[in-house]
Order: sequence, then C-alpha cells, then structure tokens
Amino acid sequence: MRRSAAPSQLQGNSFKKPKFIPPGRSNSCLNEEITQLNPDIKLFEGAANNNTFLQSQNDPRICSLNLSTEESTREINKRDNCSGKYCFEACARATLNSPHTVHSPPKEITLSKGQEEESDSLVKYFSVVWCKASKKKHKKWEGDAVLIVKGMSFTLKDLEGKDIGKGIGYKFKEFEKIEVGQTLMICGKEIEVMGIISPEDFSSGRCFQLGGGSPAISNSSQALRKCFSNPFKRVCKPGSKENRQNDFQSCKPRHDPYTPNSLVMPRPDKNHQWMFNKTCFPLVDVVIDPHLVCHLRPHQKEGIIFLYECVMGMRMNGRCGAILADEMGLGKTLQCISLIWTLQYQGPYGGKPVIKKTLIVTPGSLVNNWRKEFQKWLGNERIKVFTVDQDHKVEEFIKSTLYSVLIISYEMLLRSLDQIKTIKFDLLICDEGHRLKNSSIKTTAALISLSCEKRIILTGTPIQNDLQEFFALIDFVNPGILGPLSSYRKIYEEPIILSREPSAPEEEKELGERRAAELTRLTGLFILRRTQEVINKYLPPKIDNVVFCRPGALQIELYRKLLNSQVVRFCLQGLLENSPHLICIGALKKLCNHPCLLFNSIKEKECSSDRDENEERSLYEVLLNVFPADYNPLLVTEKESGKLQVLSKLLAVIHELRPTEKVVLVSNYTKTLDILQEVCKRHGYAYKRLDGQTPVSQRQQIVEGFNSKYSTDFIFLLSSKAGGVGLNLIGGSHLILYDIDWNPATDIQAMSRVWRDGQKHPVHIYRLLTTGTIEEKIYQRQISKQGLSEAVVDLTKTSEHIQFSVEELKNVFTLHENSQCVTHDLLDCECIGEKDHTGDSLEKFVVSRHCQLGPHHQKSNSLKPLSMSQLKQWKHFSGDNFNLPDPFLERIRENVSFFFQNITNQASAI
Ligand SMILES: Nc1ncnc2c1ncn2[C@@H]1O[C@H](COP(=O)(O)OP(=O)(O)OP(=O)(O)O)[C@@H](O)[C@H]1O
Ligand SMILES: [Mg+2]
Repeated sequence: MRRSAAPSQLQGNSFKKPKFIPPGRSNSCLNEEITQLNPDIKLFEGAANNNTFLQSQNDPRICSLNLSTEESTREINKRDNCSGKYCFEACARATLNSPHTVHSPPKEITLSKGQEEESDSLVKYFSVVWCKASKKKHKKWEGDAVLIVKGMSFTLKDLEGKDIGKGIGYKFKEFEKIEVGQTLMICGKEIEVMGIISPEDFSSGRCFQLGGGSPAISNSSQALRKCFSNPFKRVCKPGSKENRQNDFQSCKPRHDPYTPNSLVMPRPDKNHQWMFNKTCFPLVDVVIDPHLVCHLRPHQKEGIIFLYECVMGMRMNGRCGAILADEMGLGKTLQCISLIWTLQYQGPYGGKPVIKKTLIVTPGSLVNNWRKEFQKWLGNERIKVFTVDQDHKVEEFIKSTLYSVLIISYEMLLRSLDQIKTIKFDLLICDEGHRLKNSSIKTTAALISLSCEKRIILTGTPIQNDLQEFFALIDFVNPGILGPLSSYRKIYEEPIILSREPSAPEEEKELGERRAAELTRLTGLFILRRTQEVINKYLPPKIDNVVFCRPGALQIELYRKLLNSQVVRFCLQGLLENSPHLICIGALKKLCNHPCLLFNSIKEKECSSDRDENEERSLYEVLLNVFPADYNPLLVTEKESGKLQVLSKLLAVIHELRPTEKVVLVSNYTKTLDILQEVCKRHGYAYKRLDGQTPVSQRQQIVEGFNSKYSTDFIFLLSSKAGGVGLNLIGGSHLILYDIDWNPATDIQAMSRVWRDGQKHPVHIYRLLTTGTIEEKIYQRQISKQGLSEAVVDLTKTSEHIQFSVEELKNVFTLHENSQCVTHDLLDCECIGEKDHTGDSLEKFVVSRHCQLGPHHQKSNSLKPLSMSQLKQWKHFSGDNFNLPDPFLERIRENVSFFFQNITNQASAI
C-alpha cells in the first residue's frame, strides 16, 4: 500500500531493521557489496590488523590513561570478532557508544488481557507512521510518530514530542493486540505500526529521534549525511600490492609510540576508516610530542585524548565538536595547544596532518596569554601564532604563509568577520565559550557562520544550569545533534523542568529524570569536566578566610538613614515600579565599600539634569545631610570604612611579614579600585592595575610584569568583571576580595586567579564583608540553597536579573547592629565564637548546587559556592577571641567582629 515513506522509512526504521544503513542502499548484502566493489578494503583491513593496529590498541600504556581508550579497544576487538552484515550493525552501534539496545522483548510490554483490564496504568509504546484518513488507494505517509496506549486511551506524538492525536474510551479490543505491520484508524488518522518501543526508550526520549535507538547519532543529521553521502565515490584506487606495502612502510609515526610514557592516540575504528580513509592510506600512530608529554598532568593526557577523539569524529560518527569544561586553572590551554601541535603535523591516515589552520577566539585580556602559553610549551619556532590587535590586522595573517594559528578577541572577530570568513580554518577554539550560550547574540551568530566543523568550547564556568543555554552550547559544537530547539524543548526541557516542581506527580518526576539522564548520556560523549581536586596535589595549601569587618560610625549613620527613607518604605510596601529597590541596593553597596562613593554619587546626581529620577534624588537629598558640611571625598579617610581599615592593616602586615609575596586586590567597581589605588599610593606600595579601561594590547604585559620574580610590585588591582576570567596571577599569593557580587560565579572566577599551577607560596584568600549589612545578606544568598538558582550562577547576570520578594527585601533592608556576625547567628551553632571546628575540612562535604540536569550532573564539588552547613565546619572565632592562630588575622583583629577560616591541602599552611 505504501508509496511514499515517512522519514524513518527512508533511513530504515531501527525497530525493524539494522540501524546503520548508508543512504540509498538497502542493508541486505551490504558488506558483500562493499567487498565486491572495493577489494582494497579487505587488503587494507588485513594490513592494518597485521601492523601495530591491535598492538597499540592493547598497549596498557594507553589503556591506563582513559576509560574511553579502553572502550574503543573493546569496540575494535568486538568488531574484529564479528563478520558479515551483523558485524556491520554491531560496529555502528559500538561506535555510537550507546549502552542501550533498541530492540525490546515484546513480553516486557505485552500483557495478558486480564492483567491489562485490571490495571489502567500499564502503558505500551509503538513507533508508527501516519497519514490523514482517506479512501485513496495510494497512501502518502506524512510522518513518523509515537503511539502511547494506556488502557482505553491513546496519545499520538510526532517526533518533536507534540501531541497530534488523542483519544479516550476506545474499545479495549482495538488496542489489545497491536502488532507490527498492523494498520489502525484512530482520531481521523491512519497509522501503521512499525515497531514496539520499550518503556525505557520512551522515558529516555530516545524513541523521538529519527531512526530510534541512539538518537542524534544515527539520526539523519547534516553532518552525518555529508559523511555517508555516496560512500563509493572516492574509494581506494586499486593499486598494486607492492605499492601499497611501500606506502605502508614509508609512513612512520612522528614520535616513537613504544618509548616509556609515550602518549599514543587511540586508533580510529574500521567504521571511521571506511568513512574517512577513502584513499586507503596506511594507519599510523598519532603520538603526542614527548617534549610536551613530560609536562602533562594525568588529567591533561586524558583531556587530550578526549579532544582528539571528539574532533576526529571518533566518539560520534561525523560529529567533530567538543566542550572542555574543566574547572578553572586545570590547564585547558595546554591541552588545546597539545592538540593543535599534534594535529598540525600528524594524522592517523598515512600520517597526513589533520589540520592546517586553527582559529582561537578568546576574551581580549587573554589574547596574549594564549600566545604566551604557546611560547611556554612549544617555544617560538614550532608553531607560528598570529595575534590580532590594533596594529596587527587579519590581512597580515591572510597574506603570510608563515602562520598557522590565528588568535583573536571576540570583539575583533566581529569587526573582521568578513576577512575571517575568507580563510579556511580546520579547527575553531572558543575560549571562555560560555558566552556563546545565547544563540541570538552577534558573536554566536558570527561564529556559527564560519564553516569550520571541528569546534571546541572551553569554559571553566558550569554550563548545565540553564537548559536553553546548554542547548545553545551543544548546538554550537555539534549542530543539530539535539534536533531543532522546538523538539528539544518538548522532549527534554519541558519534562525535566516539570519534574523539578516540588508538586510534580511521581510519574512526571520519573520521566523528567530519565530524560535528563538521556540528555546527560548523549551530551556526555563530547563534554568533559574535571574538578579542581585533580590538581590539588600539585598546588600549595590554600587558606580561605571570610572576614567580617565592623562598619565605621559614618557608615552606620548613613545606613540607618537610608533604611528609614521613604524610598525603602515604598519598596517594602511592594511598590517596585522603576526598580527603586535596585537604587537602594546600589547605594548600600557603595556605602559598604566607602561612604565617599555614595557622596560622589549624590553630587553627580545633583549636577545631572535628569529630572525623571525622583526617587533617587529624594533619597540622596536625605543622605547628604548626614555627611559633615566640609566633607571631602578626595581624602578617602580609612576609618570611615570598616573594610578599608581592615584592608589597610592587612596590607601592612603582609608587607611586613612576607616582604617577597604579592597581593591581588579585587573589586567589581572601577571607582572602588580608584580608592584602593589611592591607599596604595598613600602607603607607598608599588602596584599594577587592570580594569575595563586597560587596552587589550597592554593586558598581558601588565600581568607578566606583576608575575615576574623581578617585579617590585606589591599589589595587583583587578576589576573582576573586566578581567577576572582566564587570567593567571600566580605572582600573587594573597588575594583580597574587597566586595561581594550577587553572582557567586564572579567571585569564584576572581578567587581562582592565584591558586593555580605554578603557584609557589601558600595562598591566602580574604573575603571582606561589612558586619550586619547587605554584604552579609548577599553572602548568605550565595551560600544558601535558595540563592543558588540559575539566576546567579551565570557570569553575565547581575542584581538586575534577580527577583526579590517583599519578604526578601525586608531582610536585605535590615541592619543588624548588635550582631558580631549574622551569618554565624544563622548557622545555629552552639559556640559563642570561640569554638574551633578544626576536625572537618571543606573537602569532605558534598555541595549540591542547583542544576537543571538534576542529580546525574552533580558530580563536582570543588569550586562550587559552599553551603551554610559546610561553613559551619570551617574554623570560626570572634574578633574578641585572643588566641588567633593566624599572624595575619591577629594583626587586623581590632576592626574585625568575626572570622571563618578553612584550609585546603593543609600542611605547613601558614
Ligand atoms: N602541566 C602543567 N604543568 C605546569 N603548569 C601548568 C600545567 N598545565 C597548565 N599549567 C599552567 O597553569 C596555569 C593555568 O592554566 P590555564 O590558564 O590553561 O587554565 P584554564 O583551565 O584555562 O583556567 P581558566 O578557566 O581560569 O581559564 C597556566 O599558567 C599554565 O601555564
Ligand atoms: Mg583559560
């Protein structure tokens, strides 16, 4: 009856047929056909097998590095053991890396009539094709669908997960014995049952992918079609056996794969060879340069293999994208440099290089850091890298044949997009690539428009907290892998989000969890994230301190006045039009940093002609009266700010006790940095400064100047928003976070700048908070579960994105004048600031952080904001405690009401 087929029929429905079928061919006798048309394949396979192929695959040196290497070995062995068309099917499945089989034993879901009548909740699933009911002889199937039969009702869903038919009250008989091949008329649609879907395939969502089974992999995605198109077009030209053997002998690995500690990449399997080695070059081991290997950490070796497998399309057929999401400081740069250096001169087929040109796009402040890292690991001669800046334009790169790597900032990329598009890049690396999470922004669109297939995103920031952003990143590296956004929403996002609702029924929860697990499984093939713990053992101890500083008298007076203002009262009545609460929050934060910042804002507002902002104006008028008539903001009096007083003492004690050590001083605000700079000048401390105004071309020079052991600088003033990401500031071993951000990710990024590979001294991190004020509230929000919503784990989100309830605002707009530490009060700790919880260290506690992908994704715990209960395990003591074990804290105690402290890698830490 069928004349035209639904998509699944065109590719071969996986529930009925073997899954891997190159388009245009029927699956039967596939291998025989190949052998007939292409005798060289056999010859080649034999040659490969006789050579180092299996030896290297079985080489324990390689296997010990990575599970995936072991897996691929197993896959290859499996393939070698099978033959004929079933072998082919198995190969395809093994490459897809899917632990699941599609065929499900009918008995699992076929129930006896009695049983089914008893339980209305038993559900059956079928893959079907459908068309509108008509009397025409020649039917035209309109699409594939999934039929869900539950008791006497059914739902028909298209492959995007949308309901296209629903019915209840059907005669039970009609659904009793649905069989493959049967046609049914339901809801005005004619359907033909193509296969049975197991409950597992339904709940994981795999059945919604064309071709079933391993969804996007066997799916007819663009990339795949490209690879599979006309497979016999460029097959090996028959050559004499001798020629081939000569070829074989002349192709040697660039480095000896058998020297001890060599790092050899996994060999492509036969399926890969069949697709990508049409000219039948001999297989050659790809070996990482021993010069690099001797520096690599174990996780970096594993990461290089991962990246190699991804970009070579060995993890997923024809998919060449990867996301390396290692936490900050794990050396993502070195892993990429090793990959580039390897692929540029080596390849598995005849040793031919896989790539010629690489494009690295990175935030402006890291352009020169990349160049520097290339120099550090490969010297100046091996690879010529070209960095684009004001004086070095893309044209130069185009004209010269010298350079193979182009490093450019995201901003410059937009400006030079037309030229960039004329260059054929074989590998694209997007550093700090979480910024591509929004596919509608210009940068993402520009990068998508580049034709390069091998794409790598590097990011140290968690990426799974927002499912839509997650989709954008995935879709960037492996376009189409999750289908169109609309079906992704229906199949994954909606069920997952619904299942997270506390009131979700059990059934919904289960479905959501399964979909999340499937999404994790699928994307896990090309996402790698390791946590900081993997390098802890190479790093010196780290002492984290949270220091609660008593506010100054002027601060308290202004604070009270502000909280009693009309604007705050309006906010607390829920009148939040024009966001007056944000003005108040802004004013309180400035006040905590230094009253002079607030004074300056008031004066600026006075001068501005903007008449609309009544709330702000009236608020400021009230406050101005609190300042002394002769107040001079330029004096930046230290005692006016609790934190500044503590900072000034802290710098003095570090300078005195550790004269050779340096300090990174971080703020989110340029104007606060101006104050801190003033303090440096006043005390004669040599400093460097990097903020949003610093020209990109100068940034690396400033960083290097500070890191140099010959540098006389004592302080590095850093604006975390402008330059926090990616920088290496290992010259400093003390880092002071002067203010706190709503977004814990911003603070974590900043705090990760000094405790990283290359750091020689124990690292001291000081987070300064003004006692009893909004800063404590922000901190509590950061560390309490409620505060860890997706709104704040994203680097680009600020307080404007945070929704406050009136209740929350009441809390934010309260000053706790009589508490030494509100945060400690909230911990329900029985101590009175004298107890020292030395036994437990932070590392022992698992932090849970809101992650939309659910529990399956909550593996890591190192760089997450800690929780209240963990904080309780930190050592803590009030400033009145006389036996402080820390010489630095001891000297600043006078202005400090409370401390928390935790030591990681405890040895001779202080
Ligand atoms: N194997 C290694 N041995 C010594 N130093 C290393 C090693 N790997 C990386 N490093 C150094 O560690 C520092 C951090 O590396 P890198 O900047 O690549 O981190 P990252 O993973 O990109 O972190 P972020 O997410 O903060 O950008 C660099 O100075 C780098 O040279
Ligand atoms: Mg980096």
